Amino acid sequence: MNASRFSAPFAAEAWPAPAKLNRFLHIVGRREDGYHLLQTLFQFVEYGDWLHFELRDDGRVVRASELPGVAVDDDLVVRAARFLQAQVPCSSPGVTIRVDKHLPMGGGIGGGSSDAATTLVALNHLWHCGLDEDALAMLGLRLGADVPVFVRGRAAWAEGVGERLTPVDIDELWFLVVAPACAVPTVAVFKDPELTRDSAPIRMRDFLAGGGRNDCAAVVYRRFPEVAVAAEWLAQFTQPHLSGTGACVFGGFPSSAAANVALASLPAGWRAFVARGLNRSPLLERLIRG
Ligand SMILES: C[C@@](CO)(OP(=O)(O)O)[C@H](O)COP(=O)(O)OP(=O)(O)OC[C@H]1O[C@@H](n2ccc(N)nc2=O)[C@H](O)[C@@H]1O
Ligand SMILES: Nc1ncnc2c1ncn2[C@@H]1O[C@H](COP(=O)(O)OP(=O)(O)O)[C@@H](O)[C@H]1O
Repeated sequence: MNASRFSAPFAAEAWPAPAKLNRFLHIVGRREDGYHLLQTLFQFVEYGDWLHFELRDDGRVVRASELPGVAVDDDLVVRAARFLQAQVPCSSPGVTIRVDKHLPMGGGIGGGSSDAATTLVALNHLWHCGLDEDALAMLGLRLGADVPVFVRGRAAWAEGVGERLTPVDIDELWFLVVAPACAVPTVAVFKDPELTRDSAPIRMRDFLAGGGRNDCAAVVYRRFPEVAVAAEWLAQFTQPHLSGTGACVFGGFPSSAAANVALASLPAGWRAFVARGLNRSPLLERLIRG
């Protein structure tokens, strides 16, 4: 899983879609429509998918890469592009989109949401739509709860269903992220009767003092034993955390070297990567470059 390091020599025109980690995740209540109210801290990592956009003048949105198990019309990059198209009053521009997919699907590290956000930000620029960050984030929220944080590109303390964002600056540790060979459907975790749904709200200072856990972990470890095994393995080196609703588990290290020592003893056949935590998404640097 090393080909997607953002330091790799990718084509200058490619757009990054980084992964995110939930440094903690508490469920503090439930909305009337059944959606869960969260407190979480999103941080990006220097690792992710790469997207390529080729403009076309026939108004069509075409997907040039396959995504196993995801039909074209369901692909979040296609949905994001069509969604933006529908907002733009000018003549209908088209695009061919190719995704170099590296992030595991259903991994809890936001691959689909990040791809969607990068599509919104890149096409807003390439199609000269002129939407500002707030408008793009609002569009993004209609595609998924995690899309706004990727659009805004700043590590954030999040509340609500993840849309109430306050930018933060936290330690940019090195992380070892282990991707168990299973996808965890978010909906299955949120439907589980044993899920903790009444955590007391915490403050940023509580997290900084070592507080915060992932309320989904017990349910995920019970229903997906591969995830529990990965967390136990990681615990030999550092405290393991579940990201989002899984399946990925991660641990922080003070240096790249320390994280790579752990990576070197990864059991055969497991997938994992080492990457630095980032408070600013590489998508923002790419946008500035134009
Ligand atoms: C909980 C997080 C934390 O990052 O998990 P991950 O997806 O990253 O693992 C996300 O906010 C997930 O957001 P996202 O992945 O966009 O979830 P969606 O597809 O919108 O939700 C799938 C289903 O999960 C339930 N759901 C989702 C989010 C939420 N705050 N409460 C819920 O109850 C709803 O039943 C919804 O229909
Ligand atoms: N471009 C995309 N990349 C990844 N998943 C996508 C994409 N488009 C649609 N999906 C769907 O969204 C689901 C969740 O994807 P993903 O964001 O990778 O996981 P998570 O929300 O657990 O971080 C996938 O299982 C897949 O069915």
